Amino acid sequence: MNGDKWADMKSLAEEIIGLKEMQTFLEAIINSSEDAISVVDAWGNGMMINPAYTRLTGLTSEHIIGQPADADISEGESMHMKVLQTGKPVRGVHMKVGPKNKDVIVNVAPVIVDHVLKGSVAVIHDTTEFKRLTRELEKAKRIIRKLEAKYTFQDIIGTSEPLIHAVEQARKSALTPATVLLRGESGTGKELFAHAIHNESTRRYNQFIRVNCAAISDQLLESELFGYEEGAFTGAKKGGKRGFFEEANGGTIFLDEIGEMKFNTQAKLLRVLQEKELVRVGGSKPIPVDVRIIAATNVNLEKAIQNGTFREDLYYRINVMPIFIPPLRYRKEDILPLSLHLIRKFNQEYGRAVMDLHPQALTRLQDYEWPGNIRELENVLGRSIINMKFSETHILLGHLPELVNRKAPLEGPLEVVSIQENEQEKLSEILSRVEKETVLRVYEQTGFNKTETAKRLGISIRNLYYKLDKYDAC
Ligand SMILES: Nc1ncnc2c1ncn2[C@@H]1O[C@H](COP(=O)(O)OP(=O)(O)OP(=O)(O)O)[C@@H](O)[C@H]1O
Repeated sequence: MNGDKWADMKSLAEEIIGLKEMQTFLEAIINSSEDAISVVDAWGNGMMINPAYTRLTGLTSEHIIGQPADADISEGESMHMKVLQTGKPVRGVHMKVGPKNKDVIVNVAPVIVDHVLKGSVAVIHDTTEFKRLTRELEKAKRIIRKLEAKYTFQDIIGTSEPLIHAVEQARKSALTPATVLLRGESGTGKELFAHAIHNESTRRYNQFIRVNCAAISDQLLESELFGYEEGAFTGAKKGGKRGFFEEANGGTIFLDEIGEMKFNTQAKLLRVLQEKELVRVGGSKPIPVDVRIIAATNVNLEKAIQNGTFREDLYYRINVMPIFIPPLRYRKEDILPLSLHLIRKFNQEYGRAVMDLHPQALTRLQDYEWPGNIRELENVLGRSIINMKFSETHILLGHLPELVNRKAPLEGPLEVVSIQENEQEKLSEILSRVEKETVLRVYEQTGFNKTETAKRLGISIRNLYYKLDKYDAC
Protein backbone atom coordinates (compact mmCIF):
# COMPACT_ATOMS: atom_id res chain seq x y z
CA MET A 1 0.00 0.00 0.00
CA ASN A 2 1.55 3.29 -0.97
CA GLY A 3 1.64 6.30 1.32
CA ASP A 4 -1.21 8.24 -0.41
CA LYS A 5 -3.66 5.38 -0.18
CA TRP A 6 -2.76 4.85 3.44
CA ALA A 7 -3.42 8.52 4.16
CA ASP A 8 -6.80 8.30 2.33
CA MET A 9 -7.84 5.27 4.31
CA LYS A 10 -6.73 6.89 7.52
CA SER A 11 -8.77 10.01 6.85
CA LEU A 12 -11.77 7.85 5.78
CA ALA A 13 -11.50 5.87 9.01
CA GLU A 14 -11.33 9.11 11.00
CA GLU A 15 -14.36 10.41 9.13
CA ILE A 16 -16.29 7.20 9.89
CA ILE A 17 -15.30 7.40 13.55
CA GLY A 18 -16.34 11.06 13.54
CA LEU A 19 -19.68 10.18 11.91
CA LYS A 20 -20.25 7.35 14.37
CA GLU A 21 -19.50 9.70 17.24
CA MET A 22 -21.88 12.23 15.76
CA GLN A 23 -24.56 9.57 15.31
CA THR A 24 -24.14 8.42 18.92
CA PHE A 25 -24.35 12.04 20.02
CA LEU A 26 -27.52 12.68 18.02
CA GLU A 27 -29.13 9.46 19.23
CA ALA A 28 -28.32 10.38 22.83
CA ILE A 29 -29.88 13.83 22.34
CA ILE A 30 -33.00 12.44 20.67
CA ASN A 31 -33.37 9.66 23.24
CA SER A 32 -33.02 12.02 26.18
CA SER A 33 -35.88 14.23 24.99
CA GLU A 34 -39.05 14.13 27.09
CA ASP A 35 -40.99 15.07 23.97
CA ALA A 36 -41.73 12.29 21.53
CA ILE A 37 -39.75 12.48 18.26
CA SER A 38 -40.30 10.62 15.01
CA VAL A 39 -38.25 10.86 11.80
CA VAL A 40 -39.31 9.72 8.32
CA ASP A 41 -37.37 9.49 5.06
CA ALA A 42 -38.13 11.36 1.82
CA TRP A 43 -40.79 8.76 0.93
CA GLY A 44 -42.56 9.10 4.23
CA ASN A 45 -41.37 5.81 5.70
CA GLY A 46 -40.50 5.67 9.40
CA MET A 47 -36.74 5.90 10.13
CA MET A 48 -36.37 6.63 13.79
CA ILE A 49 -38.35 7.14 16.99
CA ASN A 50 -37.23 7.82 20.56
CA PRO A 51 -38.28 6.16 23.87
CA ALA A 52 -40.56 9.12 24.72
CA TYR A 53 -42.43 8.38 21.49
CA THR A 54 -43.04 4.77 22.60
CA ARG A 55 -44.11 5.95 26.07
CA LEU A 56 -46.60 8.40 24.56
CA THR A 57 -48.11 6.31 21.77
CA GLY A 58 -47.51 2.77 22.97
CA LEU A 59 -45.91 2.04 19.55
CA THR A 60 -42.41 0.54 19.27
CA SER A 61 -39.79 0.60 16.47
CA GLU A 62 -41.35 -2.56 15.02
CA HIS A 63 -44.62 -0.72 14.41
CA ILE A 64 -42.98 2.37 12.91
CA ILE A 65 -39.62 1.76 11.19
CA GLY A 66 -40.14 1.22 7.47
CA GLN A 67 -43.90 1.82 7.81
CA PRO A 68 -45.84 4.70 6.16
CA ALA A 69 -45.90 7.95 8.15
CA ASP A 70 -49.60 7.72 9.02
CA ALA A 71 -49.16 4.35 10.79
CA ASP A 72 -49.40 6.01 14.22
CA ILE A 73 -52.33 8.36 13.55
CA SER A 74 -55.75 7.62 15.00
CA GLU A 75 -57.33 10.96 14.04
CA GLY A 76 -56.13 13.68 11.65
CA GLU A 77 -53.88 13.63 8.56
CA SER A 78 -50.15 12.89 8.57
CA MET A 79 -48.16 16.06 9.10
CA HIS A 80 -44.99 14.27 7.93
CA MET A 81 -46.64 13.75 4.51
CA LYS A 82 -47.79 17.36 4.42
CA VAL A 83 -44.26 18.59 5.12
CA LEU A 84 -42.79 16.22 2.52
CA GLN A 85 -45.28 17.49 -0.08
CA THR A 86 -44.81 21.19 0.64
CA GLY A 87 -41.24 21.27 1.94
CA LYS A 88 -42.48 23.70 4.60
CA PRO A 89 -42.64 23.22 8.38
CA VAL A 90 -45.96 22.99 10.25
CA ARG A 91 -46.46 24.00 13.87
CA GLY A 92 -49.02 23.50 16.62
CA VAL A 93 -51.30 20.96 14.92
CA HIS A 94 -53.68 19.10 17.25
CA MET A 95 -54.18 15.40 16.53
CA LYS A 96 -54.70 12.02 18.10
CA VAL A 97 -52.05 9.31 17.90
CA GLY A 98 -51.52 5.68 18.75
CA PRO A 99 -53.90 2.97 19.90
CA LYS A 100 -54.58 4.97 23.08
CA ASN A 101 -55.91 7.91 21.04
CA LYS A 102 -53.59 10.33 22.84
CA ASP A 103 -54.26 14.03 22.28
CA VAL A 104 -51.06 15.66 21.06
CA ILE A 105 -49.71 18.85 19.50
CA VAL A 106 -47.26 18.26 16.66
CA ASN A 107 -44.49 20.40 15.16
CA VAL A 108 -42.88 18.99 12.00
CA ALA A 109 -39.85 20.33 10.11
CA PRO A 110 -38.37 19.19 6.78
CA VAL A 111 -34.79 17.80 6.75
CA ILE A 112 -33.01 19.38 3.78
CA VAL A 113 -29.46 18.39 2.84
CA ASP A 114 -27.74 20.28 0.00
CA HIS A 115 -31.09 21.66 -1.17
CA VAL A 116 -32.57 18.15 -1.39
CA LEU A 117 -35.50 17.10 0.84
CA LYS A 118 -34.32 14.00 2.70
CA GLY A 119 -37.17 13.51 5.15
CA SER A 120 -38.89 15.20 8.05
CA VAL A 121 -38.70 15.24 11.82
CA ALA A 122 -41.71 15.58 14.14
CA VAL A 123 -41.69 16.69 17.77
CA ILE A 124 -44.87 15.56 19.50
CA HIS A 125 -46.06 17.10 22.77
CA ASP A 126 -48.45 15.21 24.99
CA THR A 127 -51.33 17.53 25.99
CA THR A 128 -52.83 15.18 28.58
CA GLU A 129 -51.02 16.85 31.48
CA PHE A 130 -51.80 20.29 30.08
CA LYS A 131 -55.48 19.30 29.84
CA ARG A 132 -55.50 17.91 33.36
CA LEU A 133 -54.04 21.17 34.64
CA THR A 134 -56.58 23.17 32.61
CA ARG A 135 -59.37 21.08 34.14
CA GLU A 136 -57.94 21.66 37.62
CA LEU A 137 -57.73 25.37 36.89
CA GLU A 138 -61.33 25.44 35.67
CA LYS A 139 -62.41 23.62 38.81
CA ALA A 140 -60.55 26.12 40.97
CA LYS A 141 -62.09 28.96 38.96
CA ARG A 142 -65.56 27.48 39.49
CA ILE A 143 -64.94 27.38 43.24
CA ILE A 144 -63.67 30.95 43.22
CA ARG A 145 -66.70 31.97 41.13
CA LYS A 146 -68.93 30.70 43.86
CA LEU A 147 -67.08 32.86 46.36
CA GLU A 148 -66.93 36.07 44.42
CA ALA A 149 -68.66 37.90 41.62
CA LYS A 150 -66.54 37.04 38.65
CA TYR A 151 -68.30 38.70 35.75
CA THR A 152 -68.45 42.34 34.76
CA PHE A 153 -70.51 44.14 32.10
CA GLN A 154 -67.70 43.41 29.64
CA ASP A 155 -68.60 39.73 29.89
CA ILE A 156 -72.16 40.33 28.74
CA ILE A 157 -72.01 39.69 25.02
CA GLY A 158 -74.59 40.98 22.56
CA THR A 159 -75.45 44.10 20.59
CA SER A 160 -79.18 43.62 20.06
CA GLU A 161 -81.45 46.46 21.04
CA PRO A 162 -83.32 44.59 23.83
CA LEU A 163 -80.06 43.36 25.39
CA ILE A 164 -78.43 46.80 25.24
CA HIS A 165 -81.54 48.22 26.92
CA ALA A 166 -81.30 45.64 29.74
CA VAL A 167 -77.56 46.35 30.17
CA GLU A 168 -78.20 50.12 30.34
CA GLN A 169 -80.80 49.63 33.06
CA ALA A 170 -78.49 47.31 34.95
CA ARG A 171 -75.62 49.81 34.72
CA LYS A 172 -77.89 52.54 36.10
CA SER A 173 -79.05 50.30 38.92
CA ALA A 174 -75.43 49.53 39.85
CA LEU A 175 -74.93 53.17 40.77
CA THR A 176 -77.81 53.09 43.26
CA PRO A 177 -78.39 51.00 46.40
CA ALA A 178 -81.83 49.93 45.09
CA THR A 179 -83.04 46.36 45.18
CA VAL A 180 -82.99 44.87 41.69
CA LEU A 181 -85.32 42.19 40.33
CA LEU A 182 -83.89 40.34 37.34
CA ARG A 183 -86.56 38.67 35.27
CA GLY A 184 -85.98 36.32 32.40
CA GLU A 185 -86.27 32.75 31.26
CA SER A 186 -83.89 30.07 32.38
CA GLY A 187 -80.40 30.48 30.91
CA THR A 188 -80.79 34.10 29.74
CA GLY A 189 -77.97 35.41 31.91
CA LYS A 190 -79.63 36.60 35.12
CA GLU A 191 -76.71 35.46 37.24
CA LEU A 192 -74.26 37.12 34.87
CA PHE A 193 -76.15 40.40 35.25
CA ALA A 194 -76.18 40.06 39.06
CA HIS A 195 -72.38 39.65 39.08
CA ALA A 196 -71.93 42.62 36.76
CA ILE A 197 -74.16 44.89 38.86
CA HIS A 198 -72.25 44.01 42.04
CA ASN A 199 -68.88 44.53 40.35
CA GLU A 200 -69.89 47.94 39.05
CA SER A 201 -71.27 49.06 42.42
CA THR A 202 -69.49 50.65 45.38
CA ARG A 203 -69.83 47.30 47.15
CA ARG A 204 -67.53 45.52 44.71
CA TYR A 205 -64.74 44.94 47.22
CA ASN A 206 -67.14 43.26 49.62
CA GLN A 207 -68.75 39.84 49.43
CA PHE A 208 -71.12 38.71 46.70
CA ILE A 209 -73.12 35.71 47.86
CA ARG A 210 -75.38 33.75 45.57
CA VAL A 211 -78.19 31.77 47.13
CA ASN A 212 -80.35 29.54 45.01
CA CYS A 213 -83.61 29.56 46.91
CA ALA A 214 -84.88 26.57 44.93
CA ALA A 215 -81.82 24.40 45.50
CA ILE A 216 -81.89 24.61 49.31
CA SER A 217 -84.65 22.80 51.20
CA ASP A 218 -87.37 24.94 52.82
CA GLN A 219 -86.23 24.04 56.33
CA LEU A 220 -82.61 24.87 55.64
CA LEU A 221 -83.10 28.06 53.65
CA GLU A 222 -84.22 30.16 56.60
CA SER A 223 -81.28 29.21 58.81
CA GLU A 224 -78.84 29.49 55.89
CA LEU A 225 -80.04 33.01 55.10
CA PHE A 226 -80.51 34.43 58.59
CA GLY A 227 -78.27 32.19 60.70
CA TYR A 228 -79.27 30.54 63.97
CA GLU A 229 -78.54 30.70 67.68
CA GLU A 230 -77.12 27.84 69.72
CA GLY A 231 -79.83 25.27 70.54
CA ALA A 232 -82.23 26.63 67.89
CA PHE A 233 -82.89 23.08 66.68
CA THR A 234 -81.46 19.61 67.08
CA GLY A 235 -78.16 19.48 65.27
CA ALA A 236 -77.57 23.24 65.62
CA LYS A 237 -73.88 24.09 66.04
CA LYS A 238 -72.50 25.17 69.39
CA GLY A 239 -72.26 28.95 69.48
CA GLY A 240 -74.81 29.26 66.64
CA LYS A 241 -74.00 30.24 63.07
CA ARG A 242 -73.95 33.36 60.96
CA GLY A 243 -76.22 33.26 57.93
CA PHE A 244 -75.56 34.48 54.38
CA PHE A 245 -76.95 37.93 55.18
CA GLU A 246 -74.42 38.47 57.95
CA GLU A 247 -71.66 37.02 55.74
CA ALA A 248 -72.59 39.42 52.96
CA ASN A 249 -72.65 42.47 55.24
CA GLY A 250 -71.44 45.47 53.24
CA GLY A 251 -71.81 43.47 50.04
CA THR A 252 -74.52 41.97 47.87
CA ILE A 253 -76.73 38.93 48.19
CA PHE A 254 -78.12 37.40 45.02
CA LEU A 255 -81.37 35.55 45.69
CA ASP A 256 -81.85 33.35 42.66
CA GLU A 257 -85.28 31.75 42.07
CA ILE A 258 -86.84 33.98 44.72
CA GLY A 259 -90.30 32.79 43.64
CA GLU A 260 -89.52 29.47 45.34
CA MET A 261 -89.07 31.00 48.79
CA LYS A 262 -91.74 29.88 51.26
CA PHE A 263 -94.10 32.35 52.91
CA ASN A 264 -92.43 32.44 56.37
CA THR A 265 -89.00 33.05 54.91
CA GLN A 266 -90.48 35.78 52.71
CA ALA A 267 -91.72 37.56 55.86
CA LYS A 268 -88.21 37.47 57.35
CA LEU A 269 -86.74 38.80 54.14
CA LEU A 270 -89.26 41.63 54.13
CA ARG A 271 -88.06 42.60 57.59
CA VAL A 272 -84.44 42.78 56.40
CA LEU A 273 -85.54 45.00 53.52
CA GLN A 274 -87.66 47.29 55.70
CA GLU A 275 -85.73 47.43 58.96
CA LYS A 276 -82.24 46.59 57.70
CA GLU A 277 -81.91 44.10 60.51
CA LEU A 278 -82.51 40.41 61.07
CA VAL A 279 -83.18 38.02 63.90
CA ARG A 280 -81.39 34.68 63.78
CA VAL A 281 -83.50 31.50 63.93
CA GLY A 282 -84.06 30.70 67.61
CA GLY A 283 -82.89 34.19 68.64
CA SER A 284 -84.58 37.41 69.66
CA LYS A 285 -81.83 40.01 69.32
CA PRO A 286 -82.04 42.12 66.15
CA ILE A 287 -78.76 42.26 64.23
CA PRO A 288 -78.26 45.23 61.88
CA VAL A 289 -77.19 44.31 58.35
CA ASP A 290 -76.28 46.40 55.34
CA VAL A 291 -76.78 44.16 52.31
CA ARG A 292 -77.82 45.01 48.79
CA ILE A 293 -80.34 42.54 47.41
CA ILE A 294 -80.47 41.41 43.82
CA ALA A 295 -83.27 38.92 43.24
CA ALA A 296 -84.00 36.83 40.17
CA THR A 297 -86.92 34.81 38.98
CA ASN A 298 -88.15 33.05 35.91
CA VAL A 299 -91.63 32.54 37.32
CA ASN A 300 -94.50 34.95 37.02
CA LEU A 301 -94.54 36.60 40.47
CA GLU A 302 -97.79 38.44 39.74
CA LYS A 303 -99.49 35.09 39.19
CA ALA A 304 -97.82 33.72 42.32
CA ILE A 305 -99.38 36.61 44.29
CA GLN A 306 -102.80 35.71 42.87
CA ASN A 307 -102.21 32.06 43.80
CA GLY A 308 -101.28 33.13 47.32
CA THR A 309 -97.73 31.76 47.19
CA PHE A 310 -95.88 35.10 47.05
CA ARG A 311 -96.36 38.02 49.42
CA GLU A 312 -97.61 41.16 47.75
CA ASP A 313 -95.79 43.47 50.21
CA LEU A 314 -92.49 41.71 49.48
CA TYR A 315 -93.19 41.92 45.76
CA TYR A 316 -93.46 45.73 45.92
CA ARG A 317 -90.28 45.88 47.99
CA ILE A 318 -88.20 43.88 45.54
CA ASN A 319 -89.80 45.17 42.37
CA VAL A 320 -88.16 48.60 42.74
CA MET A 321 -85.98 48.17 39.71
CA PRO A 322 -87.17 45.32 37.51
CA ILE A 323 -84.88 44.41 34.63
CA PHE A 324 -86.18 42.12 31.88
CA ILE A 325 -83.53 40.01 30.18
CA PRO A 326 -84.86 39.04 26.76
CA PRO A 327 -84.84 35.42 25.62
CA LEU A 328 -82.41 34.55 22.84
CA ARG A 329 -85.19 33.96 20.27
CA TYR A 330 -85.98 37.72 20.40
CA ARG A 331 -82.41 38.76 19.75
CA LYS A 332 -81.12 36.49 17.05
CA GLU A 333 -78.47 38.99 15.98
CA ASP A 334 -76.70 38.16 19.25
CA ILE A 335 -76.24 34.53 18.22
CA LEU A 336 -73.10 35.14 16.15
CA PRO A 337 -71.15 37.24 18.69
CA LEU A 338 -72.28 34.94 21.50
CA SER A 339 -71.23 31.85 19.54
CA LEU A 340 -67.78 33.27 18.77
CA HIS A 341 -67.36 34.17 22.44
CA LEU A 342 -68.39 30.68 23.54
CA ILE A 343 -66.15 29.04 20.90
CA ARG A 344 -63.16 30.96 22.31
CA LYS A 345 -64.11 29.71 25.78
CA PHE A 346 -64.29 26.10 24.57
CA ASN A 347 -60.97 26.44 22.71
CA GLN A 348 -59.34 27.26 26.03
CA GLU A 349 -61.14 24.49 27.89
CA TYR A 350 -60.64 21.74 25.31
CA GLY A 351 -57.29 22.91 23.88
CA ARG A 352 -58.81 23.39 20.42
CA ALA A 353 -58.31 25.99 17.68
CA VAL A 354 -61.85 26.42 16.28
CA MET A 355 -62.15 29.77 14.55
CA ASP A 356 -65.60 30.29 13.12
CA LEU A 357 -69.05 29.05 12.17
CA HIS A 358 -69.96 28.24 8.58
CA PRO A 359 -72.84 30.51 7.35
CA GLN A 360 -75.14 27.46 6.98
CA ALA A 361 -74.48 26.46 10.58
CA LEU A 362 -75.16 30.04 11.71
CA THR A 363 -78.47 30.08 9.81
CA ARG A 364 -79.49 26.84 11.52
CA LEU A 365 -78.68 28.36 14.92
CA GLN A 366 -80.65 31.49 14.03
CA ASP A 367 -83.68 29.44 12.92
CA TYR A 368 -83.86 27.64 16.22
CA GLU A 369 -86.05 28.94 19.07
CA TRP A 370 -83.62 28.31 21.99
CA PRO A 371 -85.96 27.38 24.85
CA GLY A 372 -82.86 26.96 27.05
CA ASN A 373 -81.39 30.27 25.86
CA ILE A 374 -77.66 30.91 26.13
CA ARG A 375 -77.09 27.90 28.36
CA GLU A 376 -78.49 25.73 25.57
CA LEU A 377 -76.43 27.53 22.91
CA GLU A 378 -73.36 26.87 25.07
CA ASN A 379 -74.26 23.20 25.23
CA VAL A 380 -74.93 22.89 21.49
CA LEU A 381 -71.62 24.54 20.57
CA GLY A 382 -69.72 22.41 23.10
CA ARG A 383 -71.18 19.27 21.55
CA SER A 384 -70.45 20.50 18.01
CA ILE A 385 -66.80 21.06 18.88
CA ILE A 386 -66.58 17.55 20.31
CA ASN A 387 -67.97 16.30 16.95
CA MET A 388 -65.18 18.08 15.05
CA LYS A 389 -61.87 16.59 13.98
CA PHE A 390 -58.83 18.24 15.50
CA SER A 391 -57.72 19.59 12.14
CA GLU A 392 -61.10 21.26 11.44
CA THR A 393 -61.39 24.93 12.31
CA HIS A 394 -64.94 25.84 11.17
CA ILE A 395 -68.17 24.53 12.69
CA LEU A 396 -70.16 23.11 9.78
CA LEU A 397 -73.84 22.23 9.61
CA GLY A 398 -72.97 18.54 10.01
CA HIS A 399 -71.20 19.20 13.32
CA LEU A 400 -74.32 20.61 14.97
CA PRO A 401 -76.54 18.26 16.96
CA GLU A 402 -80.15 17.99 15.81
CA LEU A 403 -82.08 21.19 16.60
CA VAL A 404 -85.83 20.75 16.30
CA ASN A 405 -88.16 23.56 17.21
CA ARG A 406 -90.83 22.19 19.47
CA LYS A 407 -94.12 24.00 18.97
CA ALA A 408 -95.65 22.42 22.07
CA PRO A 409 -92.79 21.34 24.30
CA LEU A 410 -95.02 20.66 27.26
CA GLU A 411 -97.24 18.22 25.45
CA GLY A 412 -96.66 14.69 24.25
CA PRO A 413 -96.03 11.63 26.37
CA LEU A 414 -92.66 10.82 27.81
CA GLU A 415 -90.96 7.95 26.07
CA VAL A 416 -90.91 4.75 28.04
CA VAL A 417 -87.41 4.07 29.29
CA SER A 418 -86.39 0.53 28.59
CA ILE A 419 -85.43 -1.57 31.56
CA GLN A 420 -82.50 -3.78 30.78
CA GLU A 421 -82.74 -7.29 32.06
CA ASN A 422 -80.18 -7.52 34.74
CA GLU A 423 -80.64 -10.01 37.49
CA GLN A 424 -78.03 -8.34 39.66
CA GLU A 425 -79.84 -5.01 39.72
CA LYS A 426 -82.08 -4.28 42.71
CA LEU A 427 -85.47 -2.58 42.21
CA SER A 428 -84.20 0.58 43.92
CA GLU A 429 -81.23 0.69 41.53
CA ILE A 430 -83.48 0.20 38.49
CA LEU A 431 -85.80 2.97 39.68
CA SER A 432 -82.88 5.30 40.35
CA ARG A 433 -81.37 4.61 36.90
CA VAL A 434 -84.71 5.11 35.12
CA GLU A 435 -85.31 8.31 37.08
CA LYS A 436 -81.87 9.64 36.18
CA GLU A 437 -82.33 8.81 32.47
CA THR A 438 -85.80 10.37 32.42
CA VAL A 439 -84.86 13.56 34.25
CA LEU A 440 -81.74 14.14 32.16
CA ARG A 441 -83.52 13.34 28.90
CA VAL A 442 -86.40 15.74 29.58
CA TYR A 443 -83.92 18.39 30.78
CA GLU A 444 -82.10 18.04 27.47
CA GLN A 445 -85.31 17.90 25.43
CA THR A 446 -86.48 21.17 26.95
CA GLY A 447 -83.19 22.79 26.04
CA PHE A 448 -82.02 22.74 29.69
CA ASN A 449 -84.99 24.84 30.75
CA LYS A 450 -85.60 24.03 34.41
CA THR A 451 -89.10 25.48 34.63
CA GLU A 452 -90.29 23.50 31.62
CA THR A 453 -88.56 20.33 32.81
CA ALA A 454 -90.21 20.54 36.23
CA LYS A 455 -93.59 21.21 34.62
CA ARG A 456 -93.24 18.35 32.20
CA LEU A 457 -92.18 15.91 34.91
CA GLY A 458 -94.90 17.16 37.26
CA ILE A 459 -92.46 17.95 40.08
CA SER A 460 -91.60 21.16 41.88
CA ILE A 461 -88.64 23.19 40.71
CA ARG A 462 -87.06 22.60 44.12
CA ASN A 463 -87.40 18.86 43.65
CA LEU A 464 -85.90 19.19 40.18
CA TYR A 465 -82.88 21.08 41.57
CA TYR A 466 -82.44 18.33 44.11
CA LYS A 467 -82.48 15.65 41.41
CA LEU A 468 -80.18 17.56 39.03
CA ASP A 469 -77.75 18.06 41.85
CA LYS A 470 -77.94 14.35 42.73
CA TYR A 471 -77.18 13.42 39.11
CA ASP A 472 -74.47 16.07 38.84
CA ALA A 473 -76.29 18.02 36.12
CA CYS A 474 -77.03 21.34 37.83
N1 LIG B 1 -75.03 37.89 27.26
C1 LIG B 1 -74.24 36.85 27.59
N2 LIG B 1 -72.96 36.87 27.20
C2 LIG B 1 -72.15 35.83 27.49
N3 LIG B 1 -72.52 34.73 28.17
C3 LIG B 1 -73.78 34.68 28.59
C4 LIG B 1 -74.71 35.73 28.34
N4 LIG B 1 -75.88 35.41 28.90
C5 LIG B 1 -75.71 34.21 29.47
N5 LIG B 1 -74.46 33.75 29.30
C6 LIG B 1 -73.93 32.45 29.76
O1 LIG B 1 -75.00 31.51 29.70
C7 LIG B 1 -75.01 30.66 30.84
C8 LIG B 1 -76.33 30.82 31.59
O2 LIG B 1 -76.39 32.11 32.19
P1 LIG B 1 -76.92 32.36 33.69
O3 LIG B 1 -76.57 31.22 34.59
O4 LIG B 1 -76.50 33.72 34.10
O5 LIG B 1 -78.48 32.30 33.36
P2 LIG B 1 -79.70 32.39 34.38
O6 LIG B 1 -80.70 33.24 33.71
O7 LIG B 1 -79.22 32.81 35.74
O8 LIG B 1 -80.21 30.88 34.38
P3 LIG B 1 -81.15 30.13 35.48
O9 LIG B 1 -82.42 30.92 35.60
O10 LIG B 1 -81.39 28.78 34.86
O11 LIG B 1 -80.35 30.06 36.75
C9 LIG B 1 -73.81 31.05 31.68
O12 LIG B 1 -72.72 30.20 31.36
C10 LIG B 1 -73.52 32.48 31.25
O13 LIG B 1 -72.16 32.80 31.42
